[in-house]
Amino acid sequence: MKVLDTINSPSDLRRLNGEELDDLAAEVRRFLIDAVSRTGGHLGPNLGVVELTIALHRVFDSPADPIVWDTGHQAYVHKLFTGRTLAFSQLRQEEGLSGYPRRAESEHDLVENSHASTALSYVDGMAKAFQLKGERHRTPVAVVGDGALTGGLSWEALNNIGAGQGRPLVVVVNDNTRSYSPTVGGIASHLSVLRNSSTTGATTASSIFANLGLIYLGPYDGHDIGVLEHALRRARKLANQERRAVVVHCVTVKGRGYPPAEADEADCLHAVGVVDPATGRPAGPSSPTWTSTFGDQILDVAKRRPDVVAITAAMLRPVGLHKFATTFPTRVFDVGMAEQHAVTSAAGLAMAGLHPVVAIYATFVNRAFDQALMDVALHRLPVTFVLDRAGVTGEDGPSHHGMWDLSVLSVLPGMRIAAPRDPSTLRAQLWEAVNDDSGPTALRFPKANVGQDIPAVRRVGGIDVLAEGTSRDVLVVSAGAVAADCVRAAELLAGQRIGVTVIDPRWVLPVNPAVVRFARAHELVVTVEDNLRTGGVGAAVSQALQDDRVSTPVCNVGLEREFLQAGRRRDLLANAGLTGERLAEWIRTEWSARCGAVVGPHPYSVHDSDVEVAV
Ligand SMILES: Cc1ncc(C[n+]2csc(CCOP(=O)(O)OP(=O)(O)O)c2C)c(N)n1
Ligand SMILES: CC(=O)[C@@H](O)[C@H](O)COP(=O)(O)O
Ligand SMILES: [Mg+2]
Repeated sequence: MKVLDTINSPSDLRRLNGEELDDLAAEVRRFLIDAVSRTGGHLGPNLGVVELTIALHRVFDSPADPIVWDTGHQAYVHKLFTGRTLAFSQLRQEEGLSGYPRRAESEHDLVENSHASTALSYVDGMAKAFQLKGERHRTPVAVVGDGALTGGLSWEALNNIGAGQGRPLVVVVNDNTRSYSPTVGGIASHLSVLRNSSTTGATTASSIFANLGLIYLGPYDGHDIGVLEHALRRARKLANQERRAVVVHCVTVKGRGYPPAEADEADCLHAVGVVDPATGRPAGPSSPTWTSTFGDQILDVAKRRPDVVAITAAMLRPVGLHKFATTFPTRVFDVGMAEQHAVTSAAGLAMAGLHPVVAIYATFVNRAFDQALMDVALHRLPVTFVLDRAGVTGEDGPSHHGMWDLSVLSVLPGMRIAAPRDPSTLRAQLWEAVNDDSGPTALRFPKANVGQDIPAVRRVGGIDVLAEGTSRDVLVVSAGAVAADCVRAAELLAGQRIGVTVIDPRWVLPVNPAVVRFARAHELVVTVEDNLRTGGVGAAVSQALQDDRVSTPVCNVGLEREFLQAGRRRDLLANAGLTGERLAEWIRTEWSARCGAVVGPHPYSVHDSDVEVAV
């Protein structure tokens, strides 16, 4: 009988002896490598917290003592100890086990948001609630990575926690010196001083934590269960005696116990797809992605434009800036997991005469909305945002789908947003963006292989016509990477005698007036976007038609205003009606309902003269 098989709840951990605990740690590592190599997921981070999670659940009484995992990508071991071992075969799959804590899965799970640097704020709030409710026996615990400590929200929380007299809580700093790549900045340097204090003799009383009013304990070997338990018990006791926060600084190794992860200089196998467990390498062939296409093109831009610089928020390789950084190391800035600082420092770079490119995942630009609005757009600064993972991403679930960027950024005065449809358009539009010094620009593209180029039949008024119906029945306005599906839908509908013209505005927001003129010449307009239907391209097109008193009805196809759970991107897109077949089916239904019976081809077709007159 394996030890792991006997663990169904944290209380089962507390009856194990030292030898059984070591056996359990070894079994958990073998389980993680086997399970995650089959499904994909966060392998490196979870291998690094095996002993820490054992010790946490032996010392603290979850959920009475709530344990909050910052970012949540390192909670697999926590899930193994809270009754979900069997569900790992469905990790990160639709209707399966979430790759992050999920409240519906367990009473031990609290925070589902995988946006970093929030755990300290949560536990500050919890500690205040326990104090007000007189629940003195409950001690909230935040597990925060060294990377998550580089996010500004962490320090807003520490500022409050440091003043939290009468509010016991424990902060576990999981210091493995890495975010994806090595953690950067003054905080990383300070943690290094603290890590080495036991050998250098530097006093930890001067730690930033102690200076903020927290009790600092450490550093401790994050892989020695006995040491960790002793430290956590001491911290819990001190926090409740002194009625204030205690920091436990644990030094861990990302990917611990799995040589392919420990040796992976890129990111210690931070997030993997399906891999060969023997090597940690991808099991299948890799194809060019939107990210790699961007990464090659930004390097080409950098070679020809010395004023172009780039910024990443601790995701140099995931956003494709590593080639730029290798070639021009002084012109790429990793600011840590600090998207707000990334954007406002970009404003500073632009004010000083450079053209910054801020490369971040679409979902994380939400965090820097005010900086984009008030620091970049208000000053009409030439900052280019490159938003990777825009739209449905897939297995990372609700807080990783990049489904809000078009809606969020559409309200910025002067912001121009491009949604490239294929690799050639991406390359061209990146140049158009960095050549535009009139104000902020943004490009957005999905987490997907980049596919083939989709040629335009012709370009009219800055708009690419991708398909033309034999009659002016339906106008499809395609935003970005959904173009292939829109063209496919037009092909299917042509066979049902419904004429569909597909246009790609390229720069999708604000709405090109030529779109309105195309709409005027059709019976029905359908907008298609891998973004919220609320406030996205469709909403803007509807608004533009109303403003121009064009009565052509508009239907918006996109994502509903709800949180999308995890699943394969193609399945989630199909569920949202964002595939060629589903679009054709939907358009046919709308056409029949709004425009009467399906009619034959009109006596004329849409030619330049028609549209140019209209346009
Ligand atoms: C606001 C935000 N920015 C970026 C990310 C992407 N991201 C996920 S995990 C991670 C690195 C986390 O480093 P750390 O906190 O040290 O945890 P570790 O993986 O080392 O355990 C990053 C950059 C995120 N989840 N949230
Ligand atoms: C937890 C986190 O935010 C990242 O690790 C994310 O899971 C990576 O997503 P990609 O795999 O799409 O790069
Ligand atoms: Mg780390």
